[in-house]
Amino acid sequence: MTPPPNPVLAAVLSRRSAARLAEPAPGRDDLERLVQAAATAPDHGRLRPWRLVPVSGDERVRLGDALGEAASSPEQARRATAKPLRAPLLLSIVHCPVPGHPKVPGWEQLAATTGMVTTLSLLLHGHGWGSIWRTGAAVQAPQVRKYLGLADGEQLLGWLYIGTRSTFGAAAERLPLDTTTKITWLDGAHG
Ligand SMILES: Cc1cc2nc3c(=O)[nH]c(=O)nc-3n(C[C@H](O)[C@H](O)[C@H](O)COP(=O)(O)O)c2cc1C
Repeated sequence: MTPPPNPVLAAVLSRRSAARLAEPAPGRDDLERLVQAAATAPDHGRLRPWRLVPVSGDERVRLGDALGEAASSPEQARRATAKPLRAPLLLSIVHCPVPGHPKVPGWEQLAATTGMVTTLSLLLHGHGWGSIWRTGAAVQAPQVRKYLGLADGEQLLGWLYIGTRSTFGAAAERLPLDTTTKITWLDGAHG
């Protein structure tokens, strides 16, 4: 008998990052609800070592100015300035590790933050929104850190660009990946 369709599996398999995102983006209430849900991602010590800084509307122009100031050539500056305009909402992902935690080392805290972001992108997809996680050298630029108000010890992990999928520019087919080669069964059996 064919098992009933599983909505979680369907969401995982159908999610694709979207390079082009148009208006609208989720509103404040929608976003806060989805972040609340994403915050249930596995997190050793429930530290929630992250915070988010949404950038939308004209704020994107100011973020673009900071990215432009951080660029290393006029041509790069021109391109960097326009980057935030690729989506109506950019969620800046700020990792805020607890230093010297007695039980939860830094790498586990980073894993918790990235797990939350992945969960959020799936939830966004499940609610009909498109997104793509983008980074780049600018995450370390003092101009960008200053604009976003990052404190010492906080790490910018890039932005989740969020909006509505454009009808053009569909994602390429996923290449098949043989994940059996990624699993090492200790009883020596294969497949
Ligand atoms: C931490 C992180 C940073 C990323 N940074 C970029 C980036 O700067 N530019 C980019 O095009 N894709 C970036 N990606 C990859 C995309 O988010 C996306 O996963 C990739 O294009 C594959 O598409 P898919 O999610 O549909 O499989 C990043 C992914 C991760 C997890």
